[in-house]
Amino acid sequence: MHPQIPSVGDGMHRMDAALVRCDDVARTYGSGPGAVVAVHGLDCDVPPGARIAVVGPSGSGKSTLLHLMAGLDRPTAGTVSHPGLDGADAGALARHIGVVFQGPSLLPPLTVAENVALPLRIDGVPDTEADERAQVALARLGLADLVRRLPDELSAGQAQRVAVARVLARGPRLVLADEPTGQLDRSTGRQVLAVLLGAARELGAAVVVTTHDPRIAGELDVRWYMADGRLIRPEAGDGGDDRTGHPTDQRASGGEKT
Ligand SMILES: Nc1ncnc2c1ncn2[C@@H]1O[C@H](COP(=O)(O)OP(=O)(O)OP(=O)(O)O)[C@@H](O)[C@H]1O
Repeated sequence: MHPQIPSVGDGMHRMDAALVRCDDVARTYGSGPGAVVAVHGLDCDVPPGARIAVVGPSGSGKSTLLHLMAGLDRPTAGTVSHPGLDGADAGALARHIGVVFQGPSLLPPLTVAENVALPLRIDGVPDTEADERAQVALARLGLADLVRRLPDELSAGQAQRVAVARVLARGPRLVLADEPTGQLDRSTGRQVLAVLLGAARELGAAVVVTTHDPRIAGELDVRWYMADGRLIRPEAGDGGDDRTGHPTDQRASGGEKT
């Protein structure tokens, strides 16, 4: 563990409390006859260190759930809380929760190193420390040789690894990744996921990944299935395979392996 990247154990949070807790959460887009209920009746916990895949067909509500967990969106009913993180304000959530999107969204005029250091500088980290932390994160993702490249000079897989490094450099306790391999071929996608999971483990960060791909889901410890905006928890003994499981009224917890 590099001393310059904050790790689990920093701060005053309760070490065993859920990083995210959803209680009877719903999110409806719009109103009236055209309203879309994207998620509903959703109860779940993400404990520290959990590695969870959220699997489901297109439109089942995976991204909506992830955005709600990240605090990027608010539920229209129910509560999303972060009992295991310091404070509940937007600044605390941004510090502790890193979000990886499907596309890397790197800033074209900045080098790889500058892209990774930028959020740290915005956080108020002194320039030298921000640069060092960026270098460490990039090395952890196997990108040490590419630090001076511009985003246009990277392959899709390399660019997505830079996006992962940018998130991990801030030392999040929870990484929420929304189809992080969705724009990559299968082999590159698996490589990106492997480095993401390895680096998150080194940091002690929990990971939640949405995916359509059962093979990607198979790389995580726990699988949650979504259908029509509902979270479906496989029954105990499902063995963590790729079946869709059966609805139950139990709270989904990333602490229980499926
Ligand atoms: N901003 C929005 N306005 C209206 N409806 C929306 C909005 N965002 C999502 N939806 C709808 O909410 C439902 C859930 O969408 P969501 O993006 O969460 O699903 P998803 O499982 O992540 O899908 P995909 O795998 O295709 O990304 C879908 O019916 C979608 O059309």
